[in-house]
Amino acid sequence: MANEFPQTLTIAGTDSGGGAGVMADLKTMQERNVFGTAVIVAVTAQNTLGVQDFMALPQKLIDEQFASLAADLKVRACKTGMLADAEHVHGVVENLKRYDFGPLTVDPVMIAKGGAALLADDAVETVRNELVPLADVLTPNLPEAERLTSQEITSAVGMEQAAVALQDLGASNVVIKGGHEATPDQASDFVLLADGRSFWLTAPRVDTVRTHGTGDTLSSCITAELAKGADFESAIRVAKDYVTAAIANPIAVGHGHGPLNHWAYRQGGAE
Ligand SMILES: Nc1ncnc2c1ncn2[C@@H]1O[C@H](COP(=O)(O)OP(=O)(O)O)[C@@H](O)[C@H]1O
Ligand SMILES: Cc1ncc(COP(=O)(O)O)c(N)n1
Repeated sequence: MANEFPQTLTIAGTDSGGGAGVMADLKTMQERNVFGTAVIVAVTAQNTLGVQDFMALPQKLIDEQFASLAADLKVRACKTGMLADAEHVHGVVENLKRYDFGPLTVDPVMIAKGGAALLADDAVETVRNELVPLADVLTPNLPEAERLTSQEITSAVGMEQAAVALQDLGASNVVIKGGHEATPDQASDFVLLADGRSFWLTAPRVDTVRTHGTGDTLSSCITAELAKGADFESAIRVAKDYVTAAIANPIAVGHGHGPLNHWAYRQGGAE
């Protein structure tokens, strides 16, 4: 049906603290006026201080969530986040090949801000070989780009080279996020589009520890925009503006790496 409301899907882990993972994704999707659905791959016991525990769900239950969605909804764009281990990465890939959920944004989540591993070490190869080639948009942060390319990134040129290497692995559009970069005044991300065009997206770096879920927020906003029919460049540009506003207008929640203000963009940025 042509006039179905835009529906999106996040395939990821939960965050009991509400700031990252599926929770950040659904809040972002809601704010961007699309209908959000979720396939839960793992459940974390988590707050702004860290990840206390997590468990991945049985693959059969994950397969059933995909089947439930495919049987009823019309998902126009989807994303992946925390996938836990190689077996689950592979299981998700199988489902992504089985069903058409529109353009896929892959956020190759590996380590949480607090330092906890959300992806088993030996799963990086499965992400590289099986998931990255399916990505219409790939959004690694710097440590993730380093792991996927097996190259150290120490400069802007290094980020540009990593984006090319990731396209060579099969990702169509690549966004290398510079949130972890040591630059004091700018948060700069490098974008390499499928057609070879490239550009930098730069925003003032906010001096804050409230950056829990920044990557999830960026990738789910890209997904929301794609579901509404945006082209890749516009979707990525809107997402950068959205996450910048969400970081720049903090809310006080928790005692550690606090969550973002997902309302900020709607409110024009300012409180
Ligand atoms: N302190 C900050 N100020 C402004 N933008 C930031 C800050 N930290 C991260 N960002 C931006 O948030 C987005 C997510 O980046 P990053 O934090 O690297 O992702 P991840 O959560 O996957 O580690 C990027 O657009 C990045 O530039
Ligand atoms: C379930 C889940 N998914 C993703 C992240 C990464 O978010 P961040 O890097 O901001 O901690 C997280 N902490 N928890």
